[in-house]
Amino acid sequence: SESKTHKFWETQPVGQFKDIGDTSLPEGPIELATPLSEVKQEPYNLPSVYEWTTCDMNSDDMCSEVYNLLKNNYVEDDENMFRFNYSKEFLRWALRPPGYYQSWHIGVRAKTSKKLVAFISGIPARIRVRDEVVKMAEINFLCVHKKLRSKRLAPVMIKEVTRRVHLENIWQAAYTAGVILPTPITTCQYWHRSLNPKKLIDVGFSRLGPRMTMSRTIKLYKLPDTPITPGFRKMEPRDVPAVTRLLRNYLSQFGVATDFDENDVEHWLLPREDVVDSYLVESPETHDVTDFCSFYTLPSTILGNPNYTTLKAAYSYYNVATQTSFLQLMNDALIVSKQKGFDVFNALDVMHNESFLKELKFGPGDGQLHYYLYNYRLKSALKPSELGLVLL
Ligand SMILES: CCCCCCCCCCCCCC(=O)CSCCNC(=O)CCNC(=O)[C@H](O)C(C)(C)COP(=O)(O)OP(=O)(O)OC[C@H]1O[C@@H](n2cnc3c(N)ncnc32)[C@H](O)[C@@H]1OP(=O)(O)O
Ligand SMILES: CN(C)Cc1n[nH]c2ccc(-c3ccc(F)cc3OCCn3ccnc3)cc12
Repeated sequence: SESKTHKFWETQPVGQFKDIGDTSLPEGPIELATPLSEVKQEPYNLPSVYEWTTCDMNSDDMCSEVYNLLKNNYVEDDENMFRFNYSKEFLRWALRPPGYYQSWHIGVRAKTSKKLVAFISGIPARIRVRDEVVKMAEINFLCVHKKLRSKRLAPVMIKEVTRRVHLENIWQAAYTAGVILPTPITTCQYWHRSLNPKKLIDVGFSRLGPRMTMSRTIKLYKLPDTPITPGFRKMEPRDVPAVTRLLRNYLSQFGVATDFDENDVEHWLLPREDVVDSYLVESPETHDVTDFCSFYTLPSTILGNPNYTTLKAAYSYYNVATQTSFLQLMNDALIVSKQKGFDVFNALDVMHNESFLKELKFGPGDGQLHYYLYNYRLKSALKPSELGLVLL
């Protein structure tokens, strides 16, 4: 895509492919903030048959509309075998963190049918880039109905969310995508650990290895019934201060990372059934919280399989090991996710994840996830192991 022209992205304050390697360009904001009076006050023009709508995710009907649009039109894997099926509860969690703006939950309706045909969202986040903590918008859930693709709707939606973020005096954003755009700050690989190998093979997610039988494969991925680390337990509200300390200390080593405070940890990391699970190790001797692991629930619809409809996937979120070996901590995460009925445990090679992937029998996925910053230049790209940011 470096050779591809990017008619929209070439107009945007993002790292351009032509600038890669130009170390004379300073690190930091690409465009200066403008006075709020100079931000476009009215929404961008849509084609005449469409209208903007703001999605109130507190409304069950509205949340259902967003859920169904994404369920039928959101991200598929490269072989179009699976499509993400974020649940309604997950979307409410993902879109309403502390300080969220409902105006950043942007839909597009067809004027006649009133059907929701597109969506894009932003949430506020404090992201540290090297030594600077920057107020940003995290942009996610960009989706245009399959029937309205390749009509240049996405650039209008991106400009509109940008305009609404500017109105709140925020000038940077972070986002990820499976596609290459100008210009990734890092490119991550994703890995999968089979928990229910028989189902994964039956649906075509995995293939039986060479010289492997099904029973040999099931045995290969077998896990104990219960976690093995003494003091391993679910996180509770009383743990928020200790987990915040543990997490802030761990994330301080990465070039780009979320700047979590206790309010953020309470929202993003306290367990929510079928949305996010988090566990910690409380030392039986000292009662200190020494380790932490978490994963979120993101099923995928299985497309075109007569026997199965849903792939139950857990995604590694934030994990910190200070006393327990990282391998043992993550193996306990696999054990509890298997016990909860997940078919597969997914992880990116970000932070220190690479150290457990091969050892814990993860296999490489068939695609990549690219990370981007909007209106913020990095002098040089990061390695995935220098990234402390997981977007949902
Ligand atoms: C200061 C605040 C700033 C806030 C804003 C920050 C920026 C936020 C940016 C958004 C971050 C979202 C993050 C996120 O949600 C996580 S990535 C998941 C995105 N969603 C999906 O993949 C769902 C299925 N696909 C679709 O719904 C459509 O294909 C979409 C809507 C993706 C594109 O609709 P379409 O009908 O297929 O295409 P046109 O309308 O004709 O438009 C073509 C133009 O769109 C560019 N494009 C394609 N995919 C993109 C993607 N994933 N990000 C950014 N740009 C993307 C493409 O390069 C081309 O531009 P170019 O000609 O320059 O190359
Ligand atoms: C991050 N967030 C923005 C959603 C998102 N958008 N685009 C993506 C491309 C890959 C991954 C991803 C991230 C981690 C992972 F372990 C597996 C993944 O995709 C597997 C392929 N797949 C796609 C749909 N169903 C299965 C997420 C995303």
